[in-house]
Amino acid sequence: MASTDPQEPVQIQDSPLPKVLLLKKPPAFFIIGEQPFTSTKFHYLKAYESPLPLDQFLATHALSIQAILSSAIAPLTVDILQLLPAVRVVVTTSAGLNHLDLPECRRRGITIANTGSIYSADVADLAVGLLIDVFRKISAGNRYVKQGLWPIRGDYPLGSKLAGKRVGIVGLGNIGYEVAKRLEAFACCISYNSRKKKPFVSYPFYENVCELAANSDALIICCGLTDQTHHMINKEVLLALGKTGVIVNIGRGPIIDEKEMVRCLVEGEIAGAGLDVFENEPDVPKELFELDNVVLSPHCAVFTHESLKALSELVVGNLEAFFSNKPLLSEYVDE
Ligand SMILES: O=CC(=O)O
Repeated sequence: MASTDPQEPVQIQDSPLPKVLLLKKPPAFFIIGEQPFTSTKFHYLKAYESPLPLDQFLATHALSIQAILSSAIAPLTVDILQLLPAVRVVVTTSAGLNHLDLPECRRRGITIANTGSIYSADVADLAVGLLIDVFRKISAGNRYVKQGLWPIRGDYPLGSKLAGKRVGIVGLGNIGYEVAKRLEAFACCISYNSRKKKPFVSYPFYENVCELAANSDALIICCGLTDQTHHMINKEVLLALGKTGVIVNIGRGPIIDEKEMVRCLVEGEIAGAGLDVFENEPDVPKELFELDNVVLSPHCAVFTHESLKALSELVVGNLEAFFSNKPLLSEYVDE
């Protein structure tokens, strides 16, 4: 009997249930509750447990794989998709879709189910947390106290007030909007840059990200990674943000030209950064470790106990809907 649990070993013999391909082993923390991600309506086919090379494994099962459970750690490339002509749906566990070849999926008529808004509140909380941490030096102060420096060096340097700050949000989708709502409650002045002006908000819109930076005390990167947004935050944007400006990134590392950002931080061209994502994860530029005005977290903005429970329900709901010929719960629609 093949496994219906994404962490349990799979047996290669056939099951009467439809197959959902898993290319890479999910992180252990995906195991929450009793039987997360499981269903009696389909079973998981775990490519990573097969002794066969991936292309042979996929060729063996090619005609029976109609669905893929995909994640940011397992890019779904043209090379893989062309080995799987029967695939009709890709359900992804990530908010970002940059690991999927979207044009190729579109060309093949593959429908994508994303994570909808299940992560938005958690990611927004972390973005605001990073911003407050940088302005008010929470992590740096924590180190100061724990290292016993307070009695020796005395009072800690002043931080900056959050209220009244001009915050520029890059990408006003679900997550960006949640960030904006939170920061409005902190009396910040919100403006934004997006592919298109959003009719449902009255925040000032900047078509040009450099102009947004020049008119902001902090930039929060909330957009997805695409060919258009790769290194969108470059030297020009960072210099426009300026010596008192702070950058927060909870989108994807490569949206910022990381080398330039590190240089700007080291040379004091910008005031600080709160970063959950990096260009070459899990490698983080060592220069950042030395800087008290930089707060780092290990790409964990989406993950809470609650968001993973919601993810498990959504993933199973989408896959069951697909195999029952019902509408997906969270179909991705490119705007
Ligand atoms: O970064 C995490 C995600 O895109 O879900």
